Formats: sequence, structure tokens, C-alpha cells
Amino acid sequence: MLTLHQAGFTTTPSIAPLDGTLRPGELLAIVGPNGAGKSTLLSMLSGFRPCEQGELHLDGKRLSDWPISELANRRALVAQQELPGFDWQTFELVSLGSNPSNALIAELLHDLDLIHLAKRSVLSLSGGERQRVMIARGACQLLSRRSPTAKDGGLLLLDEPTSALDIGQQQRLMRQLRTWAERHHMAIVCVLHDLNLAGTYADRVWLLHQGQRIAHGTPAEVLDPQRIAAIYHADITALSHPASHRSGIATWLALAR
Ligand SMILES: Nc1ncnc2c1ncn2[C@@H]1O[C@H](COP(=O)(O)OP(=O)(O)OP(=O)(O)O)[C@@H](O)[C@H]1O
Repeated sequence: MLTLHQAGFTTTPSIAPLDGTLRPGELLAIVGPNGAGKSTLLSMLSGFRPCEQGELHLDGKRLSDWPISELANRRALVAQQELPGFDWQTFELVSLGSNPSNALIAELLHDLDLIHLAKRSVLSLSGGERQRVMIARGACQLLSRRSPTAKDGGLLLLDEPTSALDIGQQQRLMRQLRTWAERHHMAIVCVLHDLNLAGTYADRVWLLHQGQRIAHGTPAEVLDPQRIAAIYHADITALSHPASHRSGIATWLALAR
């Protein structure tokens, strides 16, 4: 579990002090316009850029006090458009840096619809396939390195994990992330631009704007159409799903020219 106590950055790019808890079993979406500070915040949550004010505690200990190798057992970051640096086969790249069982590799490849690509060179994969491989690798890092006595499945941080995926794969990935969160008691944080994916699959949403979290809570509380239209300077139409009655935001249906 990761807790934030007035954690932030004072230097550019700044993040205003934040409190909060990233709980095992929960999927948190971080949303906000371009340049709002989402990737910057993810780098703070991962410990790659130590916070400059306040504190972050991971599993009861200050994030900055964890040795790198032990930190890697507890949190994994999949950055935007990470590229494989070498001509590995898919299954090799997924297991890189950890020592997973063949069963775990096969399970993760199956989970992300990659099993038919297990022996393919990662350099030959499409953008969307490669993106799913990098996500599988992040999950593999946590699941293979966790201590068998650990109470939870660690923290998986994903920066725009659906950016290269078609709509079917986007839904499949988001459903899978929910399954991992529940099955492995993992805390999962996703930076998302698609507010409908955030609204449908996240338990909680943080909305960032100019380095500040301006709203947080359930998707229904945060994704208020008027607030979203104002923050994004977007023409939107709020619709509710005819079956679930869950509200969503239409942009492509209602583009005004
Ligand atoms: N090294 C840096 N020096 C100065 N400014 C930076 C630096 N890195 C990022 N920024 C700026 O900080 C702001 C936040 O960047 P960040 O990448 O966190 O935004 P984001 O919300 O993830 O955006 P996007 O949706 O476009 O990916 C941006 O204005 C960016 O240009």
C-alpha cells in the first residue's frame, strides 16, 4: 500500500501537495489534459523522481528508503511508449529482470492476448502488441518477485496503457487490469486520456489540472460533464448507457465544425 502525505514537487514541473492512499485491489485512474502533470505524478509515485515536499510511504516505509532491488519487488512502472532495446522474443522480454515460472509467463501472455506471439521477435510486433508486451512485463515483475508471504500484489503504475490499442483491446486490457487487481490484491494506477474507460473501469479517479489535483473520488463524482468541458476546453455531450444507465461522454458523435 502506498500512502501520500502532502507529497509533491516544488520545482518545475511542479505537483501541488497531495494526500491519499493507493489501496490493494483497487484501480485508480489519473486523468487530465495534456501537460497537467500526470506522467510527472507517476514518476513521483514510482520513486523515480523523489518527492520534494511531504512524504510517500510504501508498505509502511518511506519510498526513498527502499533499496532499488527491493523496490522492484513491490512496484513496477510501465512508461509511455517504452521500446524494447534488443531483439528478444516476446516471452523473453516479459520475463526480463525477474525469474518467472513458465506457467506465469503463459498466464500473462494469455491474459493479454499475446500467447500466439510468444516466440516472435518483439521488434516485429505492431505498436499495440508491443504495448501489451510491456504491460505483461510490468505485471510479471511484480508477480514473480513478490514474497510468498506478502499481503498484497504490489503497485503497478501504467502510463497511458491503452494509447496504441484498438477499442476491443482497450476493453480487454481494462477488464484484465480489474481482474489482476482483485485476484492478486494489486494496486493499479493508470494514466488515461479516455474518460469513458476511466469512468467504466476505475474504482476512483484523480483529475489533474496544471499540476494540481482538482477533483478526486468515484468516477461519477469526478467526471462531471460541465467540469470536464471546462477543464479540457472540449465540446462534449453527456450520454447515459441505455442498459447500465452509467453516464459517459461523447465527443465523436457530437463534434461541432
Ligand atoms: N524536464 C522538464 N522540464 C521542464 N518542464 C517539464 C519537464 N518535464 C515535463 N515538463 C512539463 O511539465 C508539464 C507536465 O508534464 P507531464 O508529462 O507530467 O504531463 P502529462 O499530464 O503527462 O501530459 P500528456 O497528457 O501530454 O502526456 C508539461 O508542461 C511538460 O512540458
